[in-house]
Amino acid sequence: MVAKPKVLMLGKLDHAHEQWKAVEEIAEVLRPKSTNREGFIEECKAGAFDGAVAVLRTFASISITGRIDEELLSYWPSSIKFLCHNGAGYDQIDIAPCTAKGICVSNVPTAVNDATADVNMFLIIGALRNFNVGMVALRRNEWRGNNTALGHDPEGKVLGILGMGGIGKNLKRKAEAFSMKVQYHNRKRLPVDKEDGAKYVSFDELLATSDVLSLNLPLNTHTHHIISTNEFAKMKDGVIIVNTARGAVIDELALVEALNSGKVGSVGLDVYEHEPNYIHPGLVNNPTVMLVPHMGTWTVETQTAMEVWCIDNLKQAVLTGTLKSPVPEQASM
Ligand SMILES: O=CC(=O)O
Repeated sequence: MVAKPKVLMLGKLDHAHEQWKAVEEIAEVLRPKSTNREGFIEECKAGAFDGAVAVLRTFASISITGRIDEELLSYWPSSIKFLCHNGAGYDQIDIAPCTAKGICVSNVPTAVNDATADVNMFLIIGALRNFNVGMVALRRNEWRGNNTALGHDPEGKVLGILGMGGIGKNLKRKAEAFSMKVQYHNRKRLPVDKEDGAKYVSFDELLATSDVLSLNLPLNTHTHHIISTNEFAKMKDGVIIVNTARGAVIDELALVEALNSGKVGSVGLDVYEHEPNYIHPGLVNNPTVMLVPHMGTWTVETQTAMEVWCIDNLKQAVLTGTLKSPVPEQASM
């Protein structure tokens, strides 16, 4: 009997059970026994994953392996040629050393767009309307609280989207339903037929003219702390900042300072620079800000669609030696 190809499973899937069964029919699934990076590396050294051709990893599996970086990859068997990440953002993976080792990486792009843009819109409305102050007061039995400031309507406000990818475009559509005016900045302007009519502005113009600034760009070496003290100084007084991308695209300390000084009027965050262990007290203790604990894709429908998409990548890798959605850095690999 011909042996099945081996795949390594890092983390666990909770929804796409039928699709996973189909993987088990075509592949032998290996799983680490260890629960930390040290133990995982020992298992690699002992040859526990030798022969595996592809890896499926979840966002939470960082607790088992730590970052997928050059050091970790140096212990992976040379048989591994594919790494399928279950998530849109793949900042837990260093792509350059994967490329150097000939490992093709995929992510889950479009499946996350609607759910993430929904949370984005929720944060925009909540921050504009000052809802958190009222919600906190009500739960303290203080009805709306004392001197709770009036909010602002989204209608007619300028929404600046930094990072007009799949989520940014989805957000644009939703924000326009609330009569917001949308402008965007990307490092490279989109072809006009891909802009959906959004106005393209320079980075500085986006900062200077947006009433609400939404961060919708991936975290990488170019975008780390792309918004910090200098950038806040260029913004309108009372600007609203919303982030559903990754915490570290904003310098969180500078954000708290800008909030405390009144430069930033309010904030809506789903992601934090040092999540999940540390959220700056200047955010947690400020009732005017809207804070959600990274729930952008936290729906049954979206989590299921993400798992199915990721499994499709894994199956395609095993059966055809290709990926359905390679990460952009490796598009030509
Ligand atoms: O944060 C969620 C994702 O990257 O998919």
